[in-house]
Amino acid sequence: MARQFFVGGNFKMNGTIQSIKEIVQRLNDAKFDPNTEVVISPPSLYLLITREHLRSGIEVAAQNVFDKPNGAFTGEISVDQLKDSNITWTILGHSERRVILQETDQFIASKTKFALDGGIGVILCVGETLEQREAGKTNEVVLSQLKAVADQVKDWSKIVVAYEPVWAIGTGKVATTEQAQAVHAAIREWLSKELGGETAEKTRIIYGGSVSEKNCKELAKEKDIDGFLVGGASLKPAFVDILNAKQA
Ligand SMILES: O=C(CO)COP(=O)(O)O
Repeated sequence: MARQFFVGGNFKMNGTIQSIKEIVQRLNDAKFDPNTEVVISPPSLYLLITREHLRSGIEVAAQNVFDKPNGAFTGEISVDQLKDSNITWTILGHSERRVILQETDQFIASKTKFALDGGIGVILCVGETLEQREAGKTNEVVLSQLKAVADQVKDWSKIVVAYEPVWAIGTGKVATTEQAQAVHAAIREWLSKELGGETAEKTRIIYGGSVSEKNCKELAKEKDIDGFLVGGASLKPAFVDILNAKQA
């Protein structure tokens, strides 16, 4: 069974009301394969206007969500608040949060469980630093990040795994197709062992890290690359070309 191609746009802490409305308009007008699932993730302040202006069929993701139902958690957003605003996905475990905000594997796993239990899909980011890659620890790091989630979550039907090597994020240094495919294959093999063949077969594993309109088509040809999580290029007109990476 073919897995549906999935492209996420992670705006990170970028954009204004004006620029986000322009991006939304471009996506509303864009032609892309209706079988490609598209999800964009603006900063939390702009989730609502994005949802209001974006056409149906394109989903909106938060960049984070908290693992408590409500209460005295200044600065956090709850799963119920996302659902109340028709936000159906969240990114979790992004390396910028792991590294800069020191989020642990356990905290990310707890938030993943909380989001899924509440009915929100999770784009779960994993990836190694350059130092870890050079020490030959890529698979070990990535699989232990996933294991923390698998210890708490058995149903992965609403998880999309995003492999994002930290050294390739925002650096213009994209992983080679071979490097990306090798890690994606290792993730799929691990999913099969840990959670069974069906989960491994169905789970989308997408690549992130300096994806552009220039490199996306080659990457999309790889057997275990089921889409992309795009940072910088998701803010530009080139994002539409990336949505069409698979057909071309
Ligand atoms: O971190 C990323 C997406 O989550 C990738 O960012 P860039 O595409 O800007 O390298």
